Amino acid sequence: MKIALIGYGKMGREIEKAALSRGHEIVSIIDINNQDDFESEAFKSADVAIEFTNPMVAYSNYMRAFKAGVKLVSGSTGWMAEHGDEVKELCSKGGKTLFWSSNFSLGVAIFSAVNKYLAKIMNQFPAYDVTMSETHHVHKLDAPSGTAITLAEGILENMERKNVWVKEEAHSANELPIHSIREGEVFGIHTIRYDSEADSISITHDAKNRGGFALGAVLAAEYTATHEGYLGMSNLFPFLKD
Ligand SMILES: NC(=O)C1=CN([C@@H]2O[C@H](COP(=O)(O)OP(=O)(O)OC[C@H]3O[C@@H](n4cnc5c(N)ncnc54)[C@H](OP(=O)(O)O)[C@@H]3O)[C@@H](O)[C@H]2O)C=CC1
Ligand SMILES: O=C(O)C1=N[C@H](C(=O)O)C[C@H](O)C1
Repeated sequence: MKIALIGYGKMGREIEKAALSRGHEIVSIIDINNQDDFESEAFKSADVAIEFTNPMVAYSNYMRAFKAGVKLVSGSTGWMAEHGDEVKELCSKGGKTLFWSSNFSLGVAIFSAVNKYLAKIMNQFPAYDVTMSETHHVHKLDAPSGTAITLAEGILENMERKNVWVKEEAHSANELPIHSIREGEVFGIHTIRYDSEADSISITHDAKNRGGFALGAVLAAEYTATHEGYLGMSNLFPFLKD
């Protein structure tokens, strides 16, 4: 498969390795310095472009790739609150294709399913309160992490006594607080903790490197080459739907 990369930073380079190891060809690499290449024949020849940049530029990259007629996989976080509805509509009704996930690692796909299941159980046990924490490297631009927001949404969908996530401190019982820590070169740790007077139950996902995110993004690109619309991990792994 022909893959274009948009963003050639920590993730772009890791994805290049994963794509080559699965027999794919990298036909174009667009970074901040060669934005004209969105119009190049090399970019347009890609079956799928994989975009990992930052919260401020992801949306404009999507528009440029859509204009060039290239399907997209993106892991950029922090853009969804502002542009999510518009981008989803462009994909569901406007004929564009984007596979987006806040976290492409297979471990987080599993963790996310466990998170929803645990929230469903805890819905029956009001003695437990729930909090979340996420730790990432100091270069990260957004907080809370995209993964933390997705995990929080999974809890809110399944637990009646919580209806909104908040940054850091909860001020009322219906709020789910997410604590963000920025430390060294941490790849990404997410912990969900249920606490009662008697005991606590915690689940944690701890990324050991960026290889898992990159492999998941390449698997998503392989899926996207033959599918259309707004796609996510629950398309790749239908067990995540509940
Ligand atoms: N979904 C997932 O599984 C994961 C998501 N992420 C997310 O992916 C994003 C990227 O992470 P990471 O690779 O670590 O970040 P980096 O900062 O290492 O890489 C981003 C790259 O994008 C470049 N860039 C900036 N502006 C543009 C532009 N307009 N067009 C093309 N390239 C541009 C940057 O160049 P320069 O440095 O010169 O500005 C940099 O090389 C973040 O939003 C992060 O949260 C990260 C890991 C996993
Ligand atoms: O910026 C990162 O590094 C990561 N970002 C994603 C997020 O915001 O959840 C995924 C992963 O945790 C690494």
